[in-house]
Amino acid sequence: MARTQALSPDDVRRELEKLDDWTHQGDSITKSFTLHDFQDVIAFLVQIAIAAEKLNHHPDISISYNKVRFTCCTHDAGHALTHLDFSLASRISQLAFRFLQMDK
Ligand SMILES: C[C@H](O)[C@H](O)[C@H]1CNC2=NC(N)=NC(=O)C2=N1
Repeated sequence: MARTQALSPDDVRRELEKLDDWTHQGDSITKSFTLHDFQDVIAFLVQIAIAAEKLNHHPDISISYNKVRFTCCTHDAGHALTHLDFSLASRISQLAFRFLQMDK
């Protein structure tokens, strides 16, 4: 299956089960993280930006001081969920885990 092909509801459910605490909301998946402060959010986002460029797939991001929310969907698929969104979400979770470990 092409990585930019919209996933079926069953595929979405299966992919979601592999992720840690991401929520399916409309045509996207979303998760927020709480970091120490705004500066840490920005440092974390630099890593996310590098990963997103490598994947050539980019999350929507909203920030409120020490909280950052990522929303992933594939614009090129008409705002649907594709394998690319789940790869990106998995990478974001991995980087967040590392970043939060470093912060301890
Ligand atoms: C031209 C470029 O490859 C595309 O526009 C990529 C870039 N990043 C993207 N990110 C997301 N989230 N959805 C896309 O459809 C998308 N398309």
